[in-house]
Amino acid sequence: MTTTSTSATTTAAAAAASLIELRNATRWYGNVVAVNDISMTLGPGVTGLLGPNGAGKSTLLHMMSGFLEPSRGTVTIGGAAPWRNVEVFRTVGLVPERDSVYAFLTAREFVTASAKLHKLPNPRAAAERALDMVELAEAADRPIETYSKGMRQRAKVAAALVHDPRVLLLDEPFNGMDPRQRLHMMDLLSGLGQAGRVILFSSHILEEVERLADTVQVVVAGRLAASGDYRSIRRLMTNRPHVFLVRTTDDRALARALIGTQAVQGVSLTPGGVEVHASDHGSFTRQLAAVSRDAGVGLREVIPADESLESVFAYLVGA
Ligand SMILES: Nc1ncnc2c1ncn2[C@@H]1O[C@H](COP(=O)(O)OP(=O)(O)OP(=O)(O)O)[C@@H](O)[C@H]1O
Repeated sequence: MTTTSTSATTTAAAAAASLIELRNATRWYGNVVAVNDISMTLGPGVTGLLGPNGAGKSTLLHMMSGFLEPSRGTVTIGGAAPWRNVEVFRTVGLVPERDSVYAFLTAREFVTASAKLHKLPNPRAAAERALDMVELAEAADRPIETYSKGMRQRAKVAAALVHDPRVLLLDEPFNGMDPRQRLHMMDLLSGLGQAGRVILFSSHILEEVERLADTVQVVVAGRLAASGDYRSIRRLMTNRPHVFLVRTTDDRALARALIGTQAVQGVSLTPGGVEVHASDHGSFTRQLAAVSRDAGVGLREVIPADESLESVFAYLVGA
């Protein structure tokens, strides 16, 4: 009984020590407000930080890892502010978006250098452990410049994990990877999440987040647009009205036929074709073929006009 409550206390204490908390965190660069009044709490497991380019994801990660000071509000990890705080630095690993690595080094040299930077008592052993974790031990004596993109990413993850941090922050870790490399990285991150680490990775690709993250934080134009369970956010995104431009052999006839179709909210004739506002992506695309056939209209092209991630995000923030 005592043992159980002691271990429960230990687990709770470990979770509290790695909790990331943002309270009204704001960061500007000159006139540019990169992060605007964001509050969130992140705990153990894998969280996706989703947003279009320029949304403020890197700025958020850099504030969490202590490389940037918030202009206003607070960012804490385990209750302490990371900005220029060596104690917090010891509990956090950052995998930056760019390859900020001397490519002539081998992965073993690079990861060992990271271990030395952290003043670990046994840098070589720590480097071996980290290289094993990312399954790079066999190739670790080759210069990083001979690596594939996926291997280079894994070398960066090993360097970030070398001091066994409770928190791992990754900026676009899947960029440029092929599907096999992606799967490998996903397995690695989900294993770390299951082991109780706080994993936060940024991405502008919905599918990556869908496959990996338990929870999602969506940022748009520096603001938090949605947060929580992925599925409910996804539903919100897919239930929004969809706009299509349909080019046909007889636009006017198709427009007439579409009015009153269940999945269609509005139709307008434009010089480029029929602009359709559909309530549901799936049922509209399924109904369109039958409706046009019945109307004797040939379909030339169906262009989803608002499928960019930016438009999905804009919908989420009600812009
Ligand atoms: N050092 C800087 N000086 C001035 N503006 C900056 C600086 N760094 C970022 N910004 C601006 O802050 C905003 C947020 O940038 P940030 O890099 O955090 O976004 P992001 O979501 O990570 O985008 P990306 O996916 O393109 O890296 C952008 O408008 C960007 O141009």
